[in-house]
Amino acid sequence: MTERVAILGTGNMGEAVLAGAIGAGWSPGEVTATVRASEHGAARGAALRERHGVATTTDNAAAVTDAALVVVAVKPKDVPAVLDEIARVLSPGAVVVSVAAGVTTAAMEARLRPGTPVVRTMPNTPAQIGAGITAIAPGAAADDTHLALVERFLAGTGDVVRVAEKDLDAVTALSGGGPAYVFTVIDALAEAGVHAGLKRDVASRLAKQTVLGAARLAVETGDHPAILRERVTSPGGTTAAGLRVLEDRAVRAAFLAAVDAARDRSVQLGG
Ligand SMILES: NC(=O)C1=CN([C@@H]2O[C@H](COP(=O)(O)OP(=O)(O)OC[C@H]3O[C@@H](n4cnc5c(N)ncnc54)[C@H](OP(=O)(O)O)[C@@H]3O)[C@@H](O)[C@H]2O)C=CC1
Ligand SMILES: O=C(O)[C@@H]1CCC=N1
Repeated sequence: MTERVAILGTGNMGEAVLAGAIGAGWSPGEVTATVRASEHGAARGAALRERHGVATTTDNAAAVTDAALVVVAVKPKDVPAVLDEIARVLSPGAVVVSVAAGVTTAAMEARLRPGTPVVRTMPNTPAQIGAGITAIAPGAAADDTHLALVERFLAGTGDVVRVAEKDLDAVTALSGGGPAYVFTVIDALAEAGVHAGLKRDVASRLAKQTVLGAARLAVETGDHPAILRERVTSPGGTTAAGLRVLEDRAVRAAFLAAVDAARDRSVQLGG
């Protein structure tokens, strides 16, 4: 049994969450996805109907009237306007879930009827294949039942972890945007392989499977990454020579600075 869900602003992240939920069995007939009233929005709506079998509309207020779960997936700057459209027509008890970077539950609650349960989340795009991780934090009126409903909806998108809201900017910087860092690593490794003389398709396959295999090994063994790295690094060998270059170029410090910058930007987006 799946409750009615409205996804408001079904772009990259909205569609990733939608795909994960439907891929895991959430009924497409229970989901309405909204798009912008524009030529681009019309094309997107057609694509969403074709790919996922959901209903689409440009009318956010109509989409939420009978929804138990309302996922706000527009850009942070568009969240206030969308909440203003739906505030008065939400079903009593409907849970409002935001995926927007930086926007606090307090800011959302201020635009909704008093007592509306709000859950702030930070998913990532691997949600679309059920391999994501989403952190969720409750607003003032959200209780365990509301969090459990959100967890049930997100279950098909991958892992879900409860955190305190104060941690969500750091989560945004690490796992929200993290796939982009990893795609940069995959791309750079593949290009490096081409530079070292490999055919492009072979280099690409090697790079992707190496990242996937290393991540799975870390998850499935539970061993610390430093231990796993030691097992690859033969004394005086090839990997030690490569790691030396990464340390010389301060790759770790670069990741630290990148996550710090992304966290600061998340705080800034929340205004
Ligand atoms: N992309 C990611 O990896 C992640 C994104 N997020 C968060 O997800 C949210 C969306 O990001 P993302 O999916 O990347 O952005 P997108 O621009 O791809 O998606 C937002 C969508 O909302 C549409 N939209 C805007 N206003 C309205 C409206 N009033 N009614 C209906 N639709 C509307 C936009 O249409 P149009 O383009 O025509 O304006 C667009 O299709 C952001 O708040 C972001 O912080 C969170 C985690 C990861
Ligand atoms: O780049 C962004 O702002 C969004 C939030 C996390 C990932 N994408």
